[in-house]
Amino acid sequence: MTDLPDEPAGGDMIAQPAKIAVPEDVQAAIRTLIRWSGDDPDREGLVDTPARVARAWKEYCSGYGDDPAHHLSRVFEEVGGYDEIVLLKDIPFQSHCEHHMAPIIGKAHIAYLPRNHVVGISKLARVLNAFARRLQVQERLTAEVADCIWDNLKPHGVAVVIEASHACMTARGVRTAGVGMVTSRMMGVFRDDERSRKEVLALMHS
Ligand SMILES: Nc1nc2c(ncn2[C@@H]2O[C@H](COP(=O)(O)OP(=O)(O)OP(=O)(O)O)[C@@H](O)[C@H]2O)c(=O)[nH]1
Ligand SMILES: [Zn+2]
Repeated sequence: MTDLPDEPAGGDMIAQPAKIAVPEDVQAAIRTLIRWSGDDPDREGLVDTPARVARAWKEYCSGYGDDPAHHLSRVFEEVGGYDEIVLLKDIPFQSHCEHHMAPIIGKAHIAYLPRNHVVGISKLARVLNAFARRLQVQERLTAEVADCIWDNLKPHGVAVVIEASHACMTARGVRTAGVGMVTSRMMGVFRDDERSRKEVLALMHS
């Protein structure tokens, strides 16, 4: 098979990043898994697979090299006196469960009530990705995102709701297709004040 070119051939094609080298022992581990699954790692179609799988896992787990707090280090003080809820909703994400290393696919709603300053809105999605692109359980992912915003922005409140489907439940094991898991973490006013909690939940599901 011919590898795709690293550089765009022209037009608006997106350049492929340079491929990282994959250590021999990592490739050997994936060859063992292929053999154990019942296939022959030396057959033509599988020869390059161990290196591809390893690179794919580096990408799925790129959050280990991404400091979530760093994304919240730049704040904007002047926002015209805005002191209401800021919500980023329906943020798609992909993660992998730490029990089966199977995909967790879902969306997150992240809200906070600012105290004096706000953060660039894309940064909430970056914080989510930094935690999601690791081996996770959904409860910890939810708590880590909320705690990171709470600790770094020191807002009046944080609300994180995550809805996801777990391939370890749909593609294997109990095989219940269509089942979704919902987790939430409410902090500050969203935990202590019922009206604020209702308001943020209504916005998330509007
Ligand atoms: N609470 C929680 N459980 C998860 C998450 N992802 C996967 N799991 C569960 O982790 C559990 C692991 O249970 P085990 O009994 O050790 O593993 P298993 O024999 O493969 O279990 P089954 O999936 O029931 O076949 C399973 O019930 C999974 O559904 C998650 O994000 N949060
Ligand atoms: Zn799992």
